[in-house]
Amino acid sequence: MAVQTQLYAVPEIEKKESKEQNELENEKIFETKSLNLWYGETQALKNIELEIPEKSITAIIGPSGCGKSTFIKTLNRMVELIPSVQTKGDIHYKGSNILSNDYSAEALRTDVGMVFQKPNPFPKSIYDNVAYGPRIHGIKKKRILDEIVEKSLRDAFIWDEVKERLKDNAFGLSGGQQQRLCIARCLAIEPEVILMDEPTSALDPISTTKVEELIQSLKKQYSIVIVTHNMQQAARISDQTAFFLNGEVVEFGKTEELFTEPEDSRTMDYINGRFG
Ligand SMILES: Nc1ncnc2c1ncn2[C@@H]1O[C@H](COP(=O)(O)OP(=O)(O)OP(=O)(O)O)[C@@H](O)[C@H]1O
Repeated sequence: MAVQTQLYAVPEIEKKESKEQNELENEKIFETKSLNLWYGETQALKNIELEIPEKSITAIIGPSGCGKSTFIKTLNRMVELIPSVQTKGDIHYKGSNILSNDYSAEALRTDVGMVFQKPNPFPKSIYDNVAYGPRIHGIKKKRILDEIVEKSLRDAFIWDEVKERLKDNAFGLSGGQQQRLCIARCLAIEPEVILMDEPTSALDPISTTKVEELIQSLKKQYSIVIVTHNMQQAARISDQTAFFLNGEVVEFGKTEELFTEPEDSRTMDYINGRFG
């Protein structure tokens, strides 16, 4: 059956000759092995085997309830805060199994930051939102905090909009500005990985574009895993995409290939809007 191509704005790429050349190129930052997860009796993740490359954008797509959010919340062990959760298997982060008993969840969450669907600034000033994490990590000197706050806000593409109002309450910002502030807050603790759970789904199109541009600029320095319902967004900004269905990974590969020449008929049906 002919694949319905170019539904999504996939950048032009040179056709590569062999499958080997198409392997994901960057070093892996996460590797999951036989990862299974249950909420009580309900199994939400089934034998997930994924290698997530560093300094690139990995999109997680799939229909509602397929386990996307659960999966990314395993990567910083946030999911274990839910009492009924039981996890089996391994998740290697830079070579260490983060599911082993002696791995510190606190240290992990410093390295692996998270941005949520709804912007969630603290009820504090713009400055104090960004300085919050560094202060918790013991940084007290105003000059150093000032530097961190400015750099984080610049890197989050929001400095020019807020530099004159750093003492104002963050709730006075627009939704899109609040989301970029939350990203700045995440950058201030110098993570290696940023997990994003539908970070633009509550935003208008202009704010969405700004956040997408920001995400793309961040991949030079950070490894990003983004859950999105928006397939155009996955096609526009990600380097590789995993398609989840009923708690399983159906297909994982380079984004342009997954969206133009999917190997599995279920991926093709999903990206062509036949279900989900
Ligand atoms: N706290 C919880 N307690 C019990 N079951 C849960 C809990 N959170 C999620 N689930 C179940 O686990 C499965 C996967 O849910 P998850 O939220 O990871 O899916 P999702 O793909 O992110 O969905 P959506 O796109 O709608 O956000 C679903 O069956 C869901 O009902």
